[in-house]
Amino acid sequence: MIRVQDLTKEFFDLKRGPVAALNEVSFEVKPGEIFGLLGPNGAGKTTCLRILSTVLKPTSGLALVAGFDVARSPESVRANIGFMSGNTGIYDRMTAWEMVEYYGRLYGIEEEQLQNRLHEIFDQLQMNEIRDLLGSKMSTGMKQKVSIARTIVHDPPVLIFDEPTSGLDVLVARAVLEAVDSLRDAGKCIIFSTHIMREVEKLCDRVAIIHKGEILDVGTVDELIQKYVQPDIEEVFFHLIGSRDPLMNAI
Ligand SMILES: Nc1ncnc2c1ncn2[C@@H]1O[C@H](COP(=O)(O)OP(=O)(O)OP(=O)(O)O)[C@@H](O)[C@H]1O
Repeated sequence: MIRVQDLTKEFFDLKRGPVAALNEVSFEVKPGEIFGLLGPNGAGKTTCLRILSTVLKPTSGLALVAGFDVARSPESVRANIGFMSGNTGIYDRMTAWEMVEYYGRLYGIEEEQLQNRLHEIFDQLQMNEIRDLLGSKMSTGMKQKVSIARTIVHDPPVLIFDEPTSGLDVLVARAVLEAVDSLRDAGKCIIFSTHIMREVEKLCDRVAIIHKGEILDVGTVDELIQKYVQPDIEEVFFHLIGSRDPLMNAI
């Protein structure tokens, strides 16, 4: 459902010169799978997800989403994905229902079908209590639910979550993770970036550890723990990154 092959992205930074944000990255994600991208700040996670969501063009390499090439068929890719980050904005003067409805209309969903879909989503995400609440009156948790709802309103097969729990308290973060988990159970192909180890352990079927634009290894949490003989994914992470970056060992 997602296939990334030798994906490379170079930026030109005035201070640093050419920066390889992604360097020949390859992985695949299947339907019904949550694939984690685990890496520190600046690892290249957001760059990778921006390419998959067609916001950025790759310098070289291939990225296919639902069978469509991100560089050649960006519109078809956009029709097949939902993208959510931790800081998606919510309109103060629209209710939860109006906001999700508005996004549904932007996607061109036919009216009767849209109303049915809205009922389905509000039930699924247990949002009926906040249906008529204005954005300005919502708690952070409510806003995150609305963000998820609008991400999935067009029922895309592929979902991209870029650090969706950043800045959230544990209760809200938990609700977001539960929603992502239920979307996996519904057969969605999910890519989930984070730097929070616990989220990877709880949620991801497989994880790629990414550092300085390169994937250091990919596998299930258990596979990686066994392969590197470490007690948990956090230690695997430091082991892999420390072996590439001697400064990490000095911290
Ligand atoms: N538009 C840009 N111009 C120049 N450099 C950029 C640009 N966007 C990203 N970079 C650089 O590319 C590298 C990867 O950044 P990216 O934002 O993808 O990392 P990340 O893993 O998402 O980190 P974070 O968790 O901080 O968001 C960093 O060195 C970053 O400074």
